[in-house]
Amino acid sequence: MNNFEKPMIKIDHLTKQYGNGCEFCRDFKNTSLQKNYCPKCETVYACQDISLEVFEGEILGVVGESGSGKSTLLSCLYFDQEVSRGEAYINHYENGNINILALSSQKKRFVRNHVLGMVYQNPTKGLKMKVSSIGNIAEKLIAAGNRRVDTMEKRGYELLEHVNIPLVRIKEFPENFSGGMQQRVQIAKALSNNPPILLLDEVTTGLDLSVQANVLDLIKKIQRELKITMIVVSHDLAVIRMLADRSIVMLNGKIIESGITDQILEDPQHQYTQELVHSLL
Ligand SMILES: Nc1ncnc2c1ncn2[C@@H]1O[C@H](COP(=O)(O)OP(=O)(O)OP(=O)(O)O)[C@@H](O)[C@H]1O
Repeated sequence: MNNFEKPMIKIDHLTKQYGNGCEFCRDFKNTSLQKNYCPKCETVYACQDISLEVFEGEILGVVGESGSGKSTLLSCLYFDQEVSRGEAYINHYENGNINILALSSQKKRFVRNHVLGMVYQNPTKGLKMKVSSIGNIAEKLIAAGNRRVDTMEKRGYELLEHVNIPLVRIKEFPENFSGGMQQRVQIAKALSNNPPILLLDEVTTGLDLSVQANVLDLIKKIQRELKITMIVVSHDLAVIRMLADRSIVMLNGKIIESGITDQILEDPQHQYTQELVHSLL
């Protein structure tokens, strides 16, 4: 990476709050909220003033305890939720000159269908459980404007083979699959329209260790072969260590530490990060 490279994703001051805020908490920079909520009006600041950059082909890890705002960050970027404030730019959309968070619904749909892929912790959010695996992929391809059945079928076969779903089972409903297989189908679906950016939210949480390793290997293989830019969210530092080049650590909706993952692991600066790293040893 050279210093003059334009980031693939640039997020500026992203804030997501639940509640209107009050005089006490409205400018949270000038107050000292201990947690992510205001004790006076109970507004929750799920993400507070998040700014970050991700470069092409890089995997950025987002780590932090439950409730620190990791999923909210991804869901705002994928338009599952509206932000309260802040901007995001993606190099593959209008050369990174337009704030995607302020687009019309139609343009947001375009970005979702052509630029972003999302893999959720819960496969029921990313997959239709009563539609075959190949049907799930076709659905995403149709949303992206594909109409040719033979091309979609070929792409579906390719992708499901790539994520190691036995071809004899691709017409089965994902509800019949194990958790690991469901995650692999979800990954195939997210990749179906060749998105340059993949967002992964706790994709190995709840899986057995050996299945987790399998899914993590798959993500690494995809990154190596397809050079997709990724943001990987996990509460598990071991997952982040395995996948991410650079990482941010979140606590109470804020970024408290960021840098090269190995450096964070070797020399954590914030007390919370030190505790997190210590728990890995
Ligand atoms: N609809 C909502 N209304 C109020 N607060 C919410 C809502 N959704 C999320 N929150 C709060 O926002 C904060 C951030 O939640 P988020 O799910 O992003 O955290 P997380 O780090 O992803 O944790 P987890 O891994 O447990 O999902 C939490 O305090 C959560 O309780």
